[in-house]
Amino acid sequence: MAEAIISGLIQQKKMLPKNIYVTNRQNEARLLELKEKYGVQVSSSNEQVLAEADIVILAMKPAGVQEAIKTIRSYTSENQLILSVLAGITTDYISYLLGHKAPVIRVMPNTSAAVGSSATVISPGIYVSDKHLAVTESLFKAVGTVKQVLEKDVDSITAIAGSGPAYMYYLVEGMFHSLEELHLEQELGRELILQTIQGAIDLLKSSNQTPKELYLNVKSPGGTTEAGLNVLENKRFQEIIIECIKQAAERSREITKEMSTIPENTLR
Ligand SMILES: NC(=O)C1=CN([C@@H]2O[C@H](COP(=O)(O)OP(=O)(O)OC[C@H]3O[C@@H](n4cnc5c(N)ncnc54)[C@H](OP(=O)(O)O)[C@@H]3O)[C@@H](O)[C@H]2O)C=CC1
Ligand SMILES: O=C(O)[C@@H]1CCC=N1
Repeated sequence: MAEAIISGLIQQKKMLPKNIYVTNRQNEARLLELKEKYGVQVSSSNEQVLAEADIVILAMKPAGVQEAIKTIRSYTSENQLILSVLAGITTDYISYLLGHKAPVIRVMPNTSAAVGSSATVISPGIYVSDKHLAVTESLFKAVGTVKQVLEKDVDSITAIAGSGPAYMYYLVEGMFHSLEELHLEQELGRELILQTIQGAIDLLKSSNQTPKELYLNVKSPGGTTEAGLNVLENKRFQEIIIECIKQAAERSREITKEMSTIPENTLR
């Protein structure tokens, strides 16, 4: 996810590569790859990087947040803006781990940030000012759309927008597999599938019609679309999609319980 953000910010000329510092714990080859590809600064010293940073983006796995913040908290201060893209990890928990009053904003982008097309939401923690929100919005606007939401909704939004690209790719993979079954030339088929999806999205965005009206426009009685849609209905495709999104949202809430619970009687 960090690479998608870096790539988008640089491509959209929002930040100069020399002003982006990237760290990790152990994978030096990965850091060199990012340096080579984007011209960003890399370092395995959190201390060195954090001392200079105005904005810190946390992008490790949720399970690594405790360890990560333990190692960086003494190099961070209330003058820095902390952005977290971690699924299920609350701003309160990050503030608790930091142990000081740095402003923390929960951000849920998606990997389409790499091409400037993320659907990002941001949600402020308790020490956040309008200025911090404006800075964060401007940063992520460079890599797609940005909406401010209540933190209670971020788990559900993660299921739709954070994980969403994966469901789309899964569907496309299925369509690609059909090419073999239909003995169609791969390159032609892939191009047609992508343009078909692009066209459907363009129409969804520009038309006042509902998705149902749009698919009914395609379907002719006794025709090909009806034959295809019958399979989706018989296999309860829409119920499966709803269940998929519900499970993803539930997992985000579980992550909060498993990894982001503040001990009782903790003073802010
Ligand atoms: N992938 C996605 O589509 C999205 C992901 N997210 C969130 O983004 C986060 C990252 O996901 P993803 O990019 O898929 O995961 P990856 O495992 O690909 O990336 C995590 C990175 O964090 C580094 N890292 C781990 N611990 C530390 C640490 N203590 N200090 C510095 N770097 C560290 C890892 O390197 P090393 O092991 O060498 O330290 C690794 O490069 C997750 O919390 C996820 O919930 C949010 C939206 C979408
Ligand atoms: O799968 C995950 O947990 C992360 C969060 C949203 C997208 N990827």
